[in-house]
Amino acid sequence: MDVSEISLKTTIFGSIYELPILIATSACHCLAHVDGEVATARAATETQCIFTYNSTFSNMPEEKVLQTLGPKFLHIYLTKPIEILEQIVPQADKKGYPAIFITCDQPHERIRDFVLPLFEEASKNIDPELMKNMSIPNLNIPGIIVKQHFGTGILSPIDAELAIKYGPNVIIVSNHGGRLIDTVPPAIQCLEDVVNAVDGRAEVFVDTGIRSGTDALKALALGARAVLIGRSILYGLACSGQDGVRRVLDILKHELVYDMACCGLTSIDKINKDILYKH
Ligand SMILES: Cc1cc2nc3c(=O)[nH]c(=O)nc-3n(C[C@H](O)[C@H](O)[C@H](O)COP(=O)(O)O)c2cc1C
Repeated sequence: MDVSEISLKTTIFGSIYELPILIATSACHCLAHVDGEVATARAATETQCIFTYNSTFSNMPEEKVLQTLGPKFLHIYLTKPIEILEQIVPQADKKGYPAIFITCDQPHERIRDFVLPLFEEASKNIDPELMKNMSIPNLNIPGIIVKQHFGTGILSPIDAELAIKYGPNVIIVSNHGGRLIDTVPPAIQCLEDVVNAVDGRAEVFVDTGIRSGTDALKALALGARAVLIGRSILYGLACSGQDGVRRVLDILKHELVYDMACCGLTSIDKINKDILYKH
């Protein structure tokens, strides 16, 4: 098998992207680095990775982030009042976001043992109206990606079935980085059941615990269309800003290419369950 040329190109709801790795939404990148979301978005551009802009919890003006090149998705919460969403959602397309991620697993303000003073400081710049989330007023907005997390039990096939009724293009199997409820199962363990339940009616992505190209390959083999990376991006950002994020993404890409070569796979669409060891 000639594996000298390996392509990471993939199709996500009909559009071709350079790789099946996205940057997961996360709050306040300025806590990791002074250049915040702009640094992350620039690194995404350099590595041809999709950046997800967190419209609720970002201190970086959106205009600055949008000045960076490269594909971007918009992340929203189902914030109250609904008027806020009615402003944000129709604008998304005009601003060049081909898709919107909706977090559905946080229907209540989080219980935190403590809030770091730094986070409290950063939160001061965030619109309090936006922070008054999060009931679920209306999921039935066409062309929307519904981000599914485990907090509401969404990792189960039953909830995947329920989510499908709202017509999402993509369901994201995720336990929100384990940040909402303790003792939730790893997303990767829930992935296959959700993929089977969805049965091609939406694309399925996965996040939480994807730390290497090998993790990404296993997720793709289990039926995920793409993977999202949360904390590793923030660690790279904290270490050395844009360069750090680019390094993280480069490592993930190299590992994925290497592993695909070892498995005799030259393109993403050739990845399948046969490469996995069966117990
Ligand atoms: C510091 C931090 C902030 C986050 N903020 C959000 C958020 O505002 N909305 C959301 O839907 N998910 C948020 N997430 C969850 C990520 O989108 C993602 O599900 C998770 O980080 C993926 O797991 P990983 O960190 O193991 O890669 C956050 C995660 C982290 C680590």
